[in-house]
Amino acid sequence: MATERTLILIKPDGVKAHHIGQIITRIEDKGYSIDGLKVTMATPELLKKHYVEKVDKPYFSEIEHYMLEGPIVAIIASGSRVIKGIHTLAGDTSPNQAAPGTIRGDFGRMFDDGILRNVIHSSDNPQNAEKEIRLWFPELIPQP
Ligand SMILES: Nc1ncnc2c1ncn2[C@@H]1O[C@@H]2COP(=O)(O)O[C@H]2[C@H]1O
Repeated sequence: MATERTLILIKPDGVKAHHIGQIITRIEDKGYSIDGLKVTMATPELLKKHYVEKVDKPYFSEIEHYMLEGPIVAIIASGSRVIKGIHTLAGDTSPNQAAPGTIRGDFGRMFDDGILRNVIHSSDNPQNAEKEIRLWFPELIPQP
């Protein structure tokens, strides 16, 4: 199996709760390499491209509100089967369904405002991984 890359975002709730170090440790402990890492802020334009399959969902405005709440840590990780591997480490989408031992199960919290905050994003297939890496790390694209 060839080495894959994936895009991981530690979302504003994960950054605010000081889980950056523990999440990176879990990624590295699993044997994946960190090939890119930065603290950044989303923009509405970037989110519309990143969540292009979600822009028509009724909850898209909640995603936008959430993802603009504060800094995000963007990570490129690589390794054998890293896309599936990070999904497994992340756990189920909702923090109250994610299993203990997963990032969302351990660090995810339910919030009184009803917005689904789930600590981390990771790409779901190789095509989206490359698209998302280009969106969050445009400086890595070779200039003509
Ligand atoms: N029912 C939902 N309500 C609100 N947000 C959702 C719902 N389902 C999925 N999402 C969000 O959509 C996102 C899709 O990719 P993420 O892994 O970043 O995390 C997901 C959640 O943040």
